[in-house]
Amino acid sequence: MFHKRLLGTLKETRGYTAGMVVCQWISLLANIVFLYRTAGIIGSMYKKTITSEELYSYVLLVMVILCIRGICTHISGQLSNLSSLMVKEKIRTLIFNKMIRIGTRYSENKSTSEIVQISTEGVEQLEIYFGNYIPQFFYSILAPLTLFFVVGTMSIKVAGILLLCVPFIPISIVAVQKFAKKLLKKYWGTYTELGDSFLESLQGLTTLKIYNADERYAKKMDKEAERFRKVTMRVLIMQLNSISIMDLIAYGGSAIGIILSLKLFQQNLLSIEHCFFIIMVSAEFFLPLRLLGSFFHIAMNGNAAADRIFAFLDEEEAKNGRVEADALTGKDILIQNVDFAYPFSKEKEEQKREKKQILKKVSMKIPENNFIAIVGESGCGKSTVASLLTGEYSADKGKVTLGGIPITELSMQTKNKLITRVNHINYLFQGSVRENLKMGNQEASDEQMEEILKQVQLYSFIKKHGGLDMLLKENGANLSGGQRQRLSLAIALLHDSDIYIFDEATSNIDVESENLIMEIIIGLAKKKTVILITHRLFNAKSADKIYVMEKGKIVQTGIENELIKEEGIYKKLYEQQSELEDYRVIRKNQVIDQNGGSVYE
Ligand SMILES: Nc1ncnc2c1ncn2[C@@H]1O[C@H](COP(=O)(O)OP(=O)(O)OP(=O)(O)O)[C@@H](O)[C@H]1O
Repeated sequence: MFHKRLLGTLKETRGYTAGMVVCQWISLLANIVFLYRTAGIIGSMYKKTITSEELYSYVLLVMVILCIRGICTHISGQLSNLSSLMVKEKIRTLIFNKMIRIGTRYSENKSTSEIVQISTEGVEQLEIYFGNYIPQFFYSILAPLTLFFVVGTMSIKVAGILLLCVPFIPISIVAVQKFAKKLLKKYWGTYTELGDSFLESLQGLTTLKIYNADERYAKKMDKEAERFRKVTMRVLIMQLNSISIMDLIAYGGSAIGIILSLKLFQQNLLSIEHCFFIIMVSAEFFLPLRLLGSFFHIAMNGNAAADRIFAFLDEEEAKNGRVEADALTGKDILIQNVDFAYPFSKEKEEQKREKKQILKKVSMKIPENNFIAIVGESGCGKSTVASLLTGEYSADKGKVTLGGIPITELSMQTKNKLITRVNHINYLFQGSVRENLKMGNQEASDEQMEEILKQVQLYSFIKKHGGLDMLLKENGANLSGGQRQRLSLAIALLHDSDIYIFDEATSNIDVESENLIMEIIIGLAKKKTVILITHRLFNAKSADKIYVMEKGKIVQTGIENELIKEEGIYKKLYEQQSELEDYRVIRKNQVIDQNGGSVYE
């Protein structure tokens, strides 16, 4: 009935829960007094002994009770809000921090839409769990017991029978629990599947249109939506049936109580006041548990959501230590005999699939302020080396150290400060150019930002469109591919770290932007450690050392002049790419001639 781990994680809500239960209980006591007095008044009216003082004091009592109940409801509502707020804040913070720690690895086992769903609707489900279900659970134990003692003073027989009927409601709840759990797991699974398809189709709409595949995808989504509709209907039917059973027990039980008290009254074993009181109060025995039953279905949904949230929180993340930058002895990077395989997702592990070895006995020495290039054919493991250097993944065997300290022992802040990785897709945020540039350095002045924009030859374009206040659309959609990449480079340059990893940073952009970015990278390599990962050998030619990779191994090492002389993969790739390079040089010269000196401005 409870999600132990969830309750343990949110211990702080206990005070609020206790407060809500106390408020509900005071409210119940007030109600008992009210019903007791009402029964007294009815009794007096029946006996025709009622006086105006009795009536006045009754009216006064009703007003006081209404006030007490009003105050209790208000406080309980406030506590419920506070508890929900705390739950939402804590769980969303946990998810957010996990996202930060897990970094780009978040998509390994979870889709983007699933993470969005668990952190939005998933967390909303927990709001009801803590704000209503948990307090109601305790209240529904307390209320029948309280009523048992009160009614017991009038007729122990009626009180006992009413109390005996009460457990049938939780029994019916437990009976559906197993089935509900299974069904809700399926419900959430179908829901996230539908969310995934929707998000994917939305993101890939242009591609779907180009290949006329939109109709096929629409049909696929239709099928998924239908599956979701069916499972939702099953959930609703299950909830409705379970609520009907609880209603039957609740109203049947109170009917038994009423009939019994009427019989006792007939036999003169119960006074008229007590008989009326029991008639009015008998439903109260069951109503709290009946309400708990309704909350239970929401709580089961919360349980299923909590399972998903915790599964995400348990995902393996990059190892981060506590060592700070001042403990480093220099900034040399050493990769020694590293073996690495990507971890499989839990489901896949259950299928006992073998891990695929990606890096085999990889060793590199990257001295401080050197320009190193890693080249090789697609899929040979270049980016994987970059992921080990940033500490995103850790080696299965061997060592990766920076300044003598294993990368995994450095704190996340130190790694982020010392190493900047620029990929071919760096995200630009909706907002001004200034806000985006400030990601690189919060303290950067407008002059510094403009200077960097000049370096990446974006200044005149951005100036024409509002300067640093120019607004960017989501992921810089109002910039060209080359402009986006040059702006990403500007952000990276502002970060001013000691080590730069450019991972195919010039892929999929125009030749002119590529040449400019390469010029900047080569300039940067004079004062920083630069690791250039590229499939284009031309860009690596001025590197101090080139590592050539093939199928996860380093197969050649040296500078360009040495490598083109060796028989090997480098020479083969070099010959394949030379023809293309000649064409690029001609094209670049043509553009510069047209623009009178500059490629862009
Ligand atoms: N997150 C991941 N999970 C599982 N396998 C992965 C993951 N990332 C990459 N791989 C696999 O690891 C191998 C090496 O990938 P990697 O990205 O390091 O190659 P690369 O040399 O950088 O390729 P490219 O030049 O095309 O970017 C590939 O076979 C790829 O399928």
